[in-house]
Amino acid sequence: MVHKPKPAPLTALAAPRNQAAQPSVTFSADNARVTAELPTGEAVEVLLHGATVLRWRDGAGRERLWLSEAAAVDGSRAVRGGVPVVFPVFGTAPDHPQAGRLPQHGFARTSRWEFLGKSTSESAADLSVKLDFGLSSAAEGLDPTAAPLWPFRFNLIYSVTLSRESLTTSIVVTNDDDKAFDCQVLMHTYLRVGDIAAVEITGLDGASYVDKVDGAKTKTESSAPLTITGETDRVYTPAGDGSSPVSVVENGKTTFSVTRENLGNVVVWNPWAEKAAGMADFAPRDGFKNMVCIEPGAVGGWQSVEPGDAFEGAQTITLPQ
Ligand SMILES: O=P(O)(O)OC[C@H]1O[C@@H](O)[C@H](O)[C@@H](O)[C@@H]1O
Repeated sequence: MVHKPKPAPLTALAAPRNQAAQPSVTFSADNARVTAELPTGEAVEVLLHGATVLRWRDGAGRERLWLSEAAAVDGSRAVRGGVPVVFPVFGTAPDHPQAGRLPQHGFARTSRWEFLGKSTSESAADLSVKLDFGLSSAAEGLDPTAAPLWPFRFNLIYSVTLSRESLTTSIVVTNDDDKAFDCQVLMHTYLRVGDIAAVEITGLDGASYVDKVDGAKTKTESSAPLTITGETDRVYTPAGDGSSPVSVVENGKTTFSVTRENLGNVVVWNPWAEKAAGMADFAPRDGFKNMVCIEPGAVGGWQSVEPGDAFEGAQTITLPQ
């Protein structure tokens, strides 16, 4: 007969009173999603398909990202909303010798990434949790249709860090091949807003941009904050190193401040009514009034990554307190 060990008394299992509560990390029953939550209520949920951040909840319980009610979260296509990862091409590049056959926005957002682990900050005063995800050319989860169109050995590490007042996403692209490759990287962040009519975007004044809804003409942003009053699709090259934020201001109050590391471009996108109506996975139809994409990326040209080298970039979205 097997003797079960006597259960330890509950008092012995309880955390010492002075030990601060720690972030929790849990998986959905089907292992398709991982959620990290701080003891103060902030939470982030990441779908392994695309390593797509689906939800980001602040300490007051508000969702801060826009996620389409019709988004596919079953791995059948890229997610409409949250933070899809764009790699190795932004849009399409039919004339590029290496990336020319890739589908729009590449294959990172349509591949199943692996969860590599979590780490938490030591400091109880500044508690944060980081989730790491990986995708490589050898991964089982690589999108089987897109991957052969970009035949390089590579390794991606994508990290999502949640703190009380910010969300950081960062990527490291390593070239494991014996030849150089060109790539583009972008974090396609759908920020949730209350009413697009009340939104101004600051931090782009004087920046040069390519206007994708006006024949890809190169223009210069004025000094006034940007407002969104129709379909908007612009690739900005803001001056500076990314430490001065691009901010979303709603009804005169800053609601998001986005800073960047080594991501020289910022795409501002809102499909507006007609384009949204043409997207089967965009719901509700007037959802364009509640979102604006502020997408930090390295997409103005190509990042040439030599064998053994890596490209790194990051965005931090801060919620002003
Ligand atoms: O529909 P997709 O592939 O997710 O792309 C959405 C938009 O993504 C933006 O980043 C592009 O600048 C737009 O041109 C594009 O329409």
